[in-house]
Amino acid sequence: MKIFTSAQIRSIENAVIEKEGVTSIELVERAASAITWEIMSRWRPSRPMMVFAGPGNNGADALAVARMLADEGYTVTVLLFNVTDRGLSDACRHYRDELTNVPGVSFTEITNDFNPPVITRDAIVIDGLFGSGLKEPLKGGFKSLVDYINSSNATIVSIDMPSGMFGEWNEATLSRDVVHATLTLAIEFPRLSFFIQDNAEFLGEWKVLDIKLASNESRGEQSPYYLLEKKDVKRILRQRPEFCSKADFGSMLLVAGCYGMIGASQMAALGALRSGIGRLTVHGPRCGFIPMQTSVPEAMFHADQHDIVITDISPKHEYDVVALGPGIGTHDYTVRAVENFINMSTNPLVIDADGLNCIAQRPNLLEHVPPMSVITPHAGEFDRLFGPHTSHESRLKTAVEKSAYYSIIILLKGRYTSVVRPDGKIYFIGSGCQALATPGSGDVLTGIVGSFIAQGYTPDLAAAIGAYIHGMAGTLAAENDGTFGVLATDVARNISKAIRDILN
Ligand SMILES: NC(=O)C1=CN([C@@H]2O[C@H](COP(=O)(O)OP(=O)(O)OC[C@H]3O[C@@H](n4cnc5c(N)ncnc54)[C@H](O)[C@@H]3O)[C@@H](O)[C@H]2O)[C@@H](O)CC1
Ligand SMILES: Nc1ncnc2c1ncn2[C@@H]1O[C@H](COP(=O)(O)OP(=O)(O)O)[C@@H](O)[C@H]1O
Ligand SMILES: [K+]
Repeated sequence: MKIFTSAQIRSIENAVIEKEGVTSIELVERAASAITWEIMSRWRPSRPMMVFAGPGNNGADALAVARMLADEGYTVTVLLFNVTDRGLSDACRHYRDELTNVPGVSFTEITNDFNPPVITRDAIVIDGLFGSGLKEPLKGGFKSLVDYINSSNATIVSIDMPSGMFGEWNEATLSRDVVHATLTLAIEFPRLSFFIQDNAEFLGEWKVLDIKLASNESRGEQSPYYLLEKKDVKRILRQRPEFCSKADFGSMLLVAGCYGMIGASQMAALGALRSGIGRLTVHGPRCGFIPMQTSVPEAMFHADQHDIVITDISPKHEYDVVALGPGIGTHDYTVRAVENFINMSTNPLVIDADGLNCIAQRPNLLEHVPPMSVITPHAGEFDRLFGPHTSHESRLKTAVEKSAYYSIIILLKGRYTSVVRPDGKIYFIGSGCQALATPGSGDVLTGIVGSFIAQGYTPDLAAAIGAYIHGMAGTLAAENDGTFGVLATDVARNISKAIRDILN
């Protein structure tokens, strides 16, 4: 699913109005019925509804919802804030006029000062102050109003977006100047900001409501941001032909492990094998020989000359891909081995974990990472490589810049993993869940991404579908074991099931 900017959404909306002859009132009506339906499915008419409406079409949505809820027997208190110089939008004025005499609605239009009403604990606050038309961070009276709403203990439902939040970048916004919603009901499209972890506290749970606005208009519109869904992965994944052999599914060298972290080699090896690699060789220190050969007998093991750390990475054969980093530590010998190896590499690599920490000790080394390599940092590894960041948003912006500069793919891990390409395209992946916050789950991902590159997928798609399948495997594992007890090996065990589910 493409993720559009607020400006693009506005132009899609205008195109629908012009080309299809749909009026803006009709659009508000559609949005409001979807929102009302969602509210009614969650809360009974005994819950008092308190509607805060702004001067634009977000306010119009809120006023229309107020009328619909009153029609369904809810008790509704409405406050319309008509305090800006520009007055009300046409749709907002239309719904205001319609609301003034509806039974069950207590309506107040505020044009000047007002005394804030008591918001009881059992109230459902409907936040229709501002949506995608917000021009600058809230200040003055609106800022105080938002603070007041946030300080209530009520349930807050934000229409389209929490008021005060922007659809894209929010670094300038202080969290206290944004409504902290319990539930955000986005109209037709999710926004870029929904996938950035800093905004999770504003959004609460979020859901996109389909109002059949845009299928034709949005199809041709380009966007650099994309939410990867199951149907996309299904389209990208190739079925295995009946007449096939392991030679058709590529070979991978996994450089992983050191004394005390051989588990990382195991997790990454399982990730590669469970996602269909044809041949897997693991290079690690000699101490890894027995554990790897007994716990992952499907993988070959190539021993370094050193007992406990990797000192030399000189592949003896041609491999379709080399994945480097899980559990290798940052011993001087290993840093040097990584440096020598990267300097002589020409094909795309997958670099994770300590592989990245070794590079962080030789920052110039990034210049020599082969183009279209995939690096897979979590936030800590990212900051070690590219300097400290104070927000996820700034990390994402740096990822876009560095991906272009070094011509590499940056897979930045998190609740929503983002796969950033050098041309600025970002795939967001949200298939995972909190069960994945467990040691070794990142190593499993390294194995998966390497395996898909070896199988012939381009590195950007290998990273994107790899992250999707990894997340889904974690979610499937959580269906059995809950979110606390999933092990990285459970994630690996569910990879094949995830792939089967996607293909069926
Ligand atoms: N996207 C769509 O296709 C649809 C959108 N609809 C709704 O329309 C909304 C967008 O409507 P609008 O474009 O009218 O925008 P908004 O309702 O978000 O706000 C616009 C108004 O707020 C004022 N304003 C902006 N920033 C301000 C600030 N910092 N302080 C004080 N006032 C400020 C503007 O001058 C304008 O009067 C969406 O969020 C959604 O709720 C729906 O009604 C129907 C379909
Ligand atoms: N709350 C969460 N929701 C979804 N995915 C998560 C969550 N926490 C972690 N993950 C995923 O789990 C993996 C953890 O990787 P990483 O931090 O490298 O772990 P490790 O170093 O232990 O292997 C990443 O793919 C990340 O996206
Ligand atoms: K809102």
